[in-house]
This record gives sequence, C-alpha cells and structure tokens, in this order.
Amino acid sequence: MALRWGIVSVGLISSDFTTVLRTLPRSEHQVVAVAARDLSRAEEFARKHDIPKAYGSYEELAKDLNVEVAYIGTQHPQHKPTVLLCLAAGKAVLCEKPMGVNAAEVREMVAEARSRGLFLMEAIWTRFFPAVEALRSVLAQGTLGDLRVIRAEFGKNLTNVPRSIDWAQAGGGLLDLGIYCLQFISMVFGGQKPEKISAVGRHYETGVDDTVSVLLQYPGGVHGSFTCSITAPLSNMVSVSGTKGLAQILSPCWCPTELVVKGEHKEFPLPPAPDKEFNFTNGMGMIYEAKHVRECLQKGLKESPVIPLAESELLADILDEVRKAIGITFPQDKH
Ligand SMILES: NC(=O)C1=CN([C@@H]2O[C@H](COP(=O)(O)OP(=O)(O)OC[C@H]3O[C@@H](n4cnc5c(N)ncnc54)[C@H](OP(=O)(O)O)[C@@H]3O)[C@@H](O)[C@H]2O)C=CC1
Ligand SMILES: O=C1OC[C@@H](O)[C@H](O)[C@H]1O
Repeated sequence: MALRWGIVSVGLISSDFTTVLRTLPRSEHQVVAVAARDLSRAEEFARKHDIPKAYGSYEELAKDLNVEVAYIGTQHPQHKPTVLLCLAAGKAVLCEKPMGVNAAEVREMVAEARSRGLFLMEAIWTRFFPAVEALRSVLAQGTLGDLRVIRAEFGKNLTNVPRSIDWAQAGGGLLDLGIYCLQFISMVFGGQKPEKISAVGRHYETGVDDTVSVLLQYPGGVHGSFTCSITAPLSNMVSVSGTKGLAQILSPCWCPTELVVKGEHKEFPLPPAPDKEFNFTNGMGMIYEAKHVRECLQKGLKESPVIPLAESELLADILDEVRKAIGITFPQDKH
C-alpha cells in the first residue's frame, strides 16, 4: 500500500524532497497534496511535481483525509505551528531539521505526538546514508578500539541566503549547520547527555551566530568538538578517533557518500537521479529517510529508532545551552 504524503510549503527543500519521493515506486510512495501560504504558488508547485491537490493554506492540507503523513518544509520558526497543526489533524509528521527553535518547542511537539499516538520524526537525513550506517557498524565492531575524540565541522558562506542571516527566522549556523555536527557526536557517544558543554563564537551583524566552536565532555573521559559557520568555509568532515585507529566521514559530511576507516576508502554512491534537479547538495540522499519513514509506519512505530524523539530533545537541549553560552536568543526563548 502506498504511503500518501502531503507537502507543507513549497520552498527549496520541499521541492527536493518531492522530487525524491517521485523517483520511488508509486506502489510505495505517492505525493497526494501540497500546501503553501499562497494558492498560486501551491498550484505551480503541484503542476511542476504532478501533485493532484494544491491548497492555499496548511490548514486545508491538514484536513485532507487522503494525506497520511505530512512533510514539513517551512523555515525553522514555522516548524512547531505546522507540526502541531498536522498532529492535531491526526497526521504522521516528518519535520525538517531543526525540528524546533529551542528545546521547549521540541518537547511540546513530542508531547503532542505521544499524547495522540502519532509518528513524529526530525528529518536528520544524514543518519540514513549508507556511509553513516557503515560508520555505526565500524563503531559497533570495535574497529577503532576505545574511543577518545570526535571532531566535526560544517561551514559555508550562507550570507546570501536570507533565512540564514535572518534573526526573526532563527537564522545562524548552530540550528542550521551545527545540528549536523552535534548529531554525529551524539550518535557516536550513544545519545548520552554531555557532562560539560563549553562554547565560543562570534555574532553576525544581524544578531545570529556567525562562527561557533563547541566542546562537549561525555562520561568516560571522552569528548567531542565541532565548529559551524555561515561565513567561513570549513572542512565539512567528521573524524572519529579511538585507540586502534581513525575513521572519517568525508565532505559533504551532512550528506556523505565516502567513509575512510584506518586508511581504507569506501564509497557509497547515491542512487542514480537522471535529469533530476536539486536545490541542495546530494538531494537524492533524502530517499533514505523517506524509505525509513514508510518502514516505521508499516511497523506501527511512533518514532524512529535511528533518530528517536528523545534524541531530538537532547540535541535541542545542547543547542539551547550553546546559544546561551554565546549570547544568542530568539523570540521563542522568551516564552
Ligand atoms: N535536509 C536538508 O538538506 C535541508 C534542510 N533544510 C531545512 O528545511 C527548512 C526550509 O529550508 P528552505 O527550503 O531553504 O527554506 P525556503 O527559504 O525555501 O522557505 C521554505 C518555506 O518557508 C516559508 N517561509 C519563507 N519565509 C517565511 C517567513 N518569513 N515567514 C513564514 N514562512 C516563511 C515559505 O512557505 P510557503 O511555501 O508556504 O510560502 C517557504 O516556501 C529549514 O528549516 C532548513 O533547516 C534546508 C535545506 C537543506
Ligand atoms: O540542511 C542544510 O544543508 C545544507 C545547507 O546549505 C542548508 O542551509 C541547511 O539547511
């Protein structure tokens, strides 16, 4: 039975995700509706992606009984209201990262999903890439020995992307790019709560975080560090070091296809996407999370075992602490 998707908002990532869904067998995934704040834009998107139903409001999509799962592709501050809207309408939800602007928002969404017995997942698509699955396998086999340190970097000049520098839209590097680095560190250290968090960083002229470095001490004398930036290019790699060797996820670490383990290079090419256009790097890699959502729903799961809701809460807690440490507050923090 095909999983019936509703796409909420018609921006750049929504276009990429919809493009990917339409490469999948129609017997497994169908995009049955799309909604935007403006009907004409929704209709244009529907024409481009051959979607049968277009709405001029998210509310109308939420009421559409033919929609089983909503994909939330709005900008950060609009994730919470649209997630809550779709949950209230009984939809399963896949919400783009970061699911919330802060931990309070994430906890509100998690509580709502749990109280309604509905599936909710944060679209940390990185965790579903074969290269990252291979890293998890290497770690599980003890190939690197006793872990010591993990480092991650994600920086690119995004000063020409309005939402990335817009304080009112919770811009900056931490929520947008840093979350990828942090989720790697948390994944490697088993979703444990760090014992100590320290951070240094600079603000961009609009008040969002520009470049931030974070140090995280975990139980057992191990630690992780990351740097994210919206103005400076960084290596965009991840390295995991243990007493028996080093593993590296090569750039682009947030959507990787290459893993190096103790010097041995392994490639995990994306599925072919002939004549498909994407707004973001390795967009075809969203296929992995889309398949995962369907598998979860087929099993009757209410959250992903790969990116559990408690992990989304933990990531948000840590990002809250980092923002506090470097003096970045958003309007949502005042509630
Ligand atoms: N997984 C990945 O690789 C990526 C994930 N993302 C995530 O996806 C989300 C969207 O990013 P992206 O597609 O670049 O965003 P866009 O700039 O394309 O905006 C997405 C939608 O947000 C709505 N929107 C835009 N501006 C405002 C505003 N000022 N107030 C209210 N709503 C607004 C619009 O909805 P409407 O269409 O209804 O008008 C718009 O289409 C982000 O949260 C980002 O973190 C982004 C890029 C890559
Ligand atoms: O998730 C993302 O990945 C790539 C970046 O360019 C983008 O800003 C971010 O949202």
